[in-house]
Amino acid sequence: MSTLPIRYELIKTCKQTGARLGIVHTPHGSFETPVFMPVGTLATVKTMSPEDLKEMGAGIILSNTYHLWLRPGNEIVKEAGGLHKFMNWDRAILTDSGGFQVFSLSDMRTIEEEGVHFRNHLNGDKLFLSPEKAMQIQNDLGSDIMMAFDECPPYPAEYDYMKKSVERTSRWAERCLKAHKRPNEQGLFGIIQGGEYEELRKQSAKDLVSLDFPGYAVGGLSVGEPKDVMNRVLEFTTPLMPAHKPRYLMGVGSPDSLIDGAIRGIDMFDCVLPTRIARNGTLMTSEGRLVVKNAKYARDFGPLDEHCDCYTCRNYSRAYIRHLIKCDETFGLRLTSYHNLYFLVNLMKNVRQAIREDRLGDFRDEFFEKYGFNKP
Ligand SMILES: CNc1nc2c(CC[C@H]3O[C@@H](OC)[C@H](OC)[C@@H]3O)c3nc(N)[nH]c(=O)c3cc2[nH]1
Ligand SMILES: [Zn+2]
Repeated sequence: MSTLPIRYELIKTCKQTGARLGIVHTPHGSFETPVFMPVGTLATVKTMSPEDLKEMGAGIILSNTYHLWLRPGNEIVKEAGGLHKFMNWDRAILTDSGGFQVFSLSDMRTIEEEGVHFRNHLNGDKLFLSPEKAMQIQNDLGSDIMMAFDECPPYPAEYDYMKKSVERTSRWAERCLKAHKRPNEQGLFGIIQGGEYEELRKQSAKDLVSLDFPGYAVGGLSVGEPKDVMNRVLEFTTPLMPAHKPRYLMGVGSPDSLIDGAIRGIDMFDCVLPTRIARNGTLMTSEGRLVVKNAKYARDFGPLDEHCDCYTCRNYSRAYIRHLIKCDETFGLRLTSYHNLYFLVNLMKNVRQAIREDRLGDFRDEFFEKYGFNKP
């Protein structure tokens, strides 16, 4: 059952790499792909206002079912008129289903066919999350793109465990579709699992594609596996995903992974990395990572990155930002978060331009060389 609200439009394919330039249309506007989606787990992209996010060109942000279920509670967000109203964001929102948090946040959990029993990571209360519950919460949040409730298995995982997990995640996906209350207003993406096992990725993709979701995600990656494992899994998984629907790689990531993921056919990416490292003063720049607290920047009155035209780089110096971060000044967090988010949003703008010019492979080599990924 394919739902109306999400439509993928393929604009062109890069002749040099096979990467694709597209547009995803949602009830809250459209955005070009490949795209980096800022993560706003608790209904805010930390220290950023909606105006900041629009100014940097973000067309879609993420929020999270598990976190918002616990605080402030999906009922309160529903009473506010949904997440868009609650956080004053009128562009697209994607909510993750909570599956990942259950495995990453709580060590006390049991997975059953019905769902997952675990403890609230804030107060230890017993909780239960199921496909139906995850769909109810996302329905209350009113996100444009919902994610099916899945198990994101640890890396590495035994083949037999992974096979059972994939089969249960497929049964959960079917239950999500059945529990989908407003398929004409909210899209629902299926999440392909299977770890590093090609046979299991094929089985997961076959199960989910037969359910005709409006979009698909590659789950179970960016969980500690080496980069070459991620790239190998993408090489045999993305071709299994329908070419006329969006492809979302969950939890990724670093600049090199975004470029390598786009080359392997991924359209959408999300990661907490840029805002998380910004808060301790680690910046992504065109010459690689920069740790602004380093003493050598105490009298450096130039911008974080002279090739960056973001608000932070146009108005403030490394010395000033170093001072703010060392003094734990909140304004310092805003300046570093803004720059890191802008860096990735802008990187994907350059990736889309390279696809238009059929030169994403050349772009990758130039970027890797400057950023220092090729260096030993
Ligand atoms: C980082 N690596 C990684 N993230 C992942 C996430 C999102 C984490 C979600 O949690 C919040 O970030 C902490 C974000 O929520 C807004 C994100 O979407 C995943 N979500 C699901 N449902 N299934 C997966 O297989 C999965 C794999 C991941 N690998
Ligand atoms: Zn900047």
